[in-house]
Amino acid sequence: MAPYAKELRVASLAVQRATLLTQRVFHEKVKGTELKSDKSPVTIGDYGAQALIIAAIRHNFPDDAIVGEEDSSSLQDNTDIRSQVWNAIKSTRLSSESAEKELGGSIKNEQAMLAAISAGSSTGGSKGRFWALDPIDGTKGFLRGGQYAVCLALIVDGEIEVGVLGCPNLPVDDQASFSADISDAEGHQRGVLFAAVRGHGATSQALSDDDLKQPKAIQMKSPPSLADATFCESVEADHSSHGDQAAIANKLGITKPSVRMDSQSKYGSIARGAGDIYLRLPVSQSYEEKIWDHAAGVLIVAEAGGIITDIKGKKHDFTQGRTLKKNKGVVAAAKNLHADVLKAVQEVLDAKQ
Ligand SMILES: Nc1ncnc2c1ncn2[C@@H]1O[C@H](COP(=O)(O)OS(=O)(=O)O)[C@@H](OP(=O)(O)O)[C@H]1O
Ligand SMILES: [Mg+2]
Ligand SMILES: [Mg+2]
Ligand SMILES: [Mg+2]
Repeated sequence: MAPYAKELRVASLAVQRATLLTQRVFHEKVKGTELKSDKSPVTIGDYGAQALIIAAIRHNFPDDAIVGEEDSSSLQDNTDIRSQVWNAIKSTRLSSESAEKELGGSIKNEQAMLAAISAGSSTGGSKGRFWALDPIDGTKGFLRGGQYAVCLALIVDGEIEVGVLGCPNLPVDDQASFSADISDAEGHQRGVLFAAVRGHGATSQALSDDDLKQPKAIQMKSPPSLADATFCESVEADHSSHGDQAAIANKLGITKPSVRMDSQSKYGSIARGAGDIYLRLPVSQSYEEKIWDHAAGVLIVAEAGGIITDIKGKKHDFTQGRTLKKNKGVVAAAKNLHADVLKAVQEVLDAKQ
């Protein structure tokens, strides 16, 4: 059996099930967005997806630790939000009975739901197995009907071994034009699941496939020259520096406008050759990137043949706890472009000193 086959299967089904919940929450316009202490939003969708995914992991891998973005503290006394999360969870099941059974079936009650959400509190680290979980990455994108991703990765002794990204609003077709705009995907079936196991390549397949047994290999594209390259970046200007990124693109002779897209959809998109470069230059010196915002995407891009480093050219270090405190930013590109892109990043940053 291929390494981590069970982990890949459980992670893929768990992410698929969570996207059923997030899509339902979006389409039914379930209200109940809160602001966290850092003023970032958290929704019924974030809590519900975290509970469903953790329940599936604990059923299959009871000894594994989980580093999840959300915690249940604000649900303990907010009964209104809590019951909305519970209603969303109760009515979410995979259509395949056997797949639902593989995940351990439904969560038993509200207490079990709160316990599952709270089980994402591991501090991670350099030893043993843990899962990094972002139940909705790009929550702002999710709220505005843009791109978002349900992200899950398994890290073993500091190495990312398995990565899965569910992107309900990206086209299934790997050849579809690269755009964050959902209306551009009209005529295209939407909802794609990206996955990778270290050393075994990266794949994509339709999220709607009941049994998820149709993965197709994906590959980064290598454009003949930098001038032909397309780069992508965050939508939110406080998450990465649009100004520095524009200066880098300019230096590289890139003429096409950037594609602004929320979430790890950026990693999935470049991994399948829809774009060529992802730049995430820090805005603030103090912000530490979170491991769940990168783990799955970094493995998927690497396994599709790309190179991903921080702005200094260092590999991201997932052994440092819940954040990537030893790294700043992200520079991801096809193998033949990465060295030139990194050089331009450093020239732009040095010129600011
Ligand atoms: N200051 C700052 N700098 C860098 N990154 C930050 C910052 N603040 C938040 N975040 C994290 O960004 C996650 C969203 O990812 P993106 O930036 O790729 O998408 S977006 O366009 O901004 O939505 C977002 O993930 P979610 O909270 O899961 O949506 C945040 O964890
Ligand atoms: Mg968040
Ligand atoms: Mg995130
Ligand atoms: Mg999130």
